[in-house]
Amino acid sequence: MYMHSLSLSCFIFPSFFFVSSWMLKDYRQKHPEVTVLDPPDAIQHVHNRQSMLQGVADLNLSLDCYGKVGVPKQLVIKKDPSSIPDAVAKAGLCLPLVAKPLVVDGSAQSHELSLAFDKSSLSKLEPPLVLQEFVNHGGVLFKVYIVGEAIKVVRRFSLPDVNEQQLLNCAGVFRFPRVSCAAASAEDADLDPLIAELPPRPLLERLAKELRRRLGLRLFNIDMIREHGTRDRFYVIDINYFPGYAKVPEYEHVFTDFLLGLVQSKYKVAW
Ligand SMILES: Nc1ncnc2c1ncn2[C@@H]1O[C@H](COP(=O)(O)OP(=O)(O)OP(=O)(O)O)[C@@H](O)[C@H]1O
Ligand SMILES: [Mg+2]
Repeated sequence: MYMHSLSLSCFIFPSFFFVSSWMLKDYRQKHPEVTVLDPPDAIQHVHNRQSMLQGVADLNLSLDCYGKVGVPKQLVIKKDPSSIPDAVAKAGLCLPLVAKPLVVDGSAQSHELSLAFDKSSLSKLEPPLVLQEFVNHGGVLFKVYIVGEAIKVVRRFSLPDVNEQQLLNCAGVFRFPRVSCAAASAEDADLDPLIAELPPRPLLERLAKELRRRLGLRLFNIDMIREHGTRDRFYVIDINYFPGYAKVPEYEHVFTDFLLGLVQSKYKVAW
């Protein structure tokens, strides 16, 4: 995303529009008045499900009284589906596993996920993919939207928990469509307070601050879940660049404040 600082006109390129670092450098030399909000290389980093969560894993965030944030145990499979059952056993991953296409390229297929319940069916999956342990989280997900220094959180319904009985009785691979498109807002739902309680603000502020720095991005969102039965064990399962902010309450104000702050050179980057 690029911003012209004098007229406050914004050019928003779709995140999959190809802009190389070289093209951007050239453009910036010709138009020094333009501010680059987020560089393409950094955006590219979150299009790969392995590298997108690396910053969270490295951070290993733990704040006394507020909780811990990690990523579910995961494994990358580049090719050869027949090797998956052994690779999973070797890595010590527990079933059920969520299988996600390795690269998020904007296509519907890159958001087609599967839930694998038994070891033998793992070889039916199609690499390249990331296999992630499914973490029970009470069917509620927190979408944490970051716009510069502002943070907004909304609750959404998510996949339901998988219990021991289901795990014993289910076999095979279940494909599920793009959950975020189908998931309803859980803001007004009558939920168990332990499930509904938002992640503590200080934890989110620290996480957002670190990820802004580590990812080198200012406009992104984090999908976060709380392990069911715990109060303070959180997992980041997904990071999206320039998500649909229209679902964020008062996003118009958040965005205008962010852009105005940029115009006042508060956030101007020398790139
Ligand atoms: N490790 C996990 N444990 C539990 N549930 C998970 C896990 N990973 C994904 N899910 C569920 O699957 C949904 C989609 O996962 P994810 O966000 O990683 O995929 P996506 O293709 O980027 O989808 P979207 O665009 O819908 O966010 C999540 O909202 C959540 O309900
Ligand atoms: Mg997601």
